[in-house]
Amino acid sequence: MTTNSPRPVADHILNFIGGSYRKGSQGKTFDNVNPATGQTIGTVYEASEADVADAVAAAKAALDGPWGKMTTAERVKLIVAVAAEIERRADDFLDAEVADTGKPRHVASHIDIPRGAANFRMFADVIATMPGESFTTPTPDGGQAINYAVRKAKGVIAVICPWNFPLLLMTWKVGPALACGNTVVVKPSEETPRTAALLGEVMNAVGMPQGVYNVVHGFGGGSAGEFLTSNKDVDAITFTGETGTGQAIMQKAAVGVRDVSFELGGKNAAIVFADADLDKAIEGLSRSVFLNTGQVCLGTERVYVERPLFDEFVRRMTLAAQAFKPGSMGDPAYLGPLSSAEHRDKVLGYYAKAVEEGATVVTGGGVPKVEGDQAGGFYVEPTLWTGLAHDATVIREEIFGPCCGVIPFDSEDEVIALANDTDYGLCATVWTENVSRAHRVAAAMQVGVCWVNCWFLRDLRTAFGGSGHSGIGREGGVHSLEFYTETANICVKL
Ligand SMILES: NC(=O)c1ccc[n+]([C@@H]2O[C@H](COP(=O)([O-])OP(=O)(O)OC[C@H]3O[C@@H](n4cnc5c(N)ncnc54)[C@H](O)[C@@H]3O)[C@@H](O)[C@H]2O)c1
Ligand SMILES: O=C/C=C/C=C(\O)C(=O)O
Repeated sequence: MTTNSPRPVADHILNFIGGSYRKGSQGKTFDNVNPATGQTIGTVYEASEADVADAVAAAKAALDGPWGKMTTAERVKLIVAVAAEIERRADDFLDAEVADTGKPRHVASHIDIPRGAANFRMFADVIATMPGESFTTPTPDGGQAINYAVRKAKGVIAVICPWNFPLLLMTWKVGPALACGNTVVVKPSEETPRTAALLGEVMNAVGMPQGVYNVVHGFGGGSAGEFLTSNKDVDAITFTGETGTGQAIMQKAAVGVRDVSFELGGKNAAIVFADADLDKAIEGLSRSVFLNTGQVCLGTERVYVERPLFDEFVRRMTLAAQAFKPGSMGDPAYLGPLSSAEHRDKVLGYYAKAVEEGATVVTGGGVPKVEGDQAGGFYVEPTLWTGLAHDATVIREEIFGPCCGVIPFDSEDEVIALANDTDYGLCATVWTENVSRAHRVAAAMQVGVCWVNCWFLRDLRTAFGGSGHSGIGREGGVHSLEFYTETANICVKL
């Protein structure tokens, strides 16, 4: 049985600048809280504007040092060594991630930490194997010219990350950034600083040149996040987080006309047709709704079920929800806490709103009774609603918790319109055994990713990202090169 009991982790979480750890120059600190217990377990040193400027300067200097002179093969070797060192220190990253997030160890050990290494390996492979572009061009004088493309590093990349999959989402950006020859300044979420800080030890251990990877801790506006996006020596900004935050960051990026890559919020729909394999749909959707306590941007918070299957689906999904045990840390069915007291209160606000708007609370809807040292944790009950209109607040707004509304539908056209009736466009799932309908409906979804009879099945070579309020750009495989490099064309008269 996996135990989730927290193991000793660092008391002090420092900034990592130019290859060295340091406290903030203004001596400001903030608490690091374990959401599973509500206890303060560490002190984080907040980077001042001067510290952030030092980190950007170190990143800029590294471009002109050994890193900027390395061949692709030399960079690839270092990046693969980073992946291997993450794997060698997997337990340390696991302890740090679980301490920061309170998530079940089996979630972090199967998803978060392995992806931390996989993201570096993926982009080492891409940059080592990607073909170049060239054309032989006939010229007016009857001769020829050759045109070929050259991809160059963009420079210093600001990497700003959220708290739900801290290592996964940070390395999903740092991996391609470094593979393409850039340097980075990472601003992890104030709620989950540990694994970004720990990665600094890995960078030093593999001999990554100083200044290639930097970490500054702090908050958003008026703190390290804004200091970073406002620094004119940052050449591009990649961000994962709330849509509203993305809008604020985009305003900063406009100064200096800097490129952005955004992975933002979502309100992802699941469509379950009457001919769906119900076992598959329940297995997939119980993960999509409750994994990581619902704190997954790709998760499902609204499920449309074809009317003949509706009652049976609700019955089975209720059993799935009730199988999760909030706060039972040693239990394989352990449902972890929400990321903070603030986020817990936000989710409970939506639980109350659902009832106000006429929801039938089929299961959950409140705070579970949790014993022992977890009594102070930020737990909520896994929750299922029926009886809600399509325009209900909890059906339209991103909640980011372990809950979903289930709504019946009667026709394919009707459900496509319902699923697409949102400002977001991140992902969707379609459950049907009818192959033609699967392809037809998946193509009709106005999203960046559509899964059919599965969820969160990730091939890292594929284009990943959202449209509308869910983001700008695509990352994954060669798609990441568009953001992390500048392409130049060279034409030579032969
Ligand atoms: N599309 C995706 O792939 C994806 C993945 C994970 C999370 N998310 C989204 O992230 C959100 C949850 O994460 P969160 O609460 O940490 O998001 P958030 O937007 O509150 O914070 C994300 C990061 O941005 C920083 N930040 C906040 N304001 C800033 C500012 N003005 N300037 C610079 N930095 C600023 C924060 O300190 C944090 O590091 C959800 O909306 C979720 O949908 C999206
Ligand atoms: O919570 C959002 C999870 C995002 C996952 C990825 O960005 C990925 O799988 O690459």
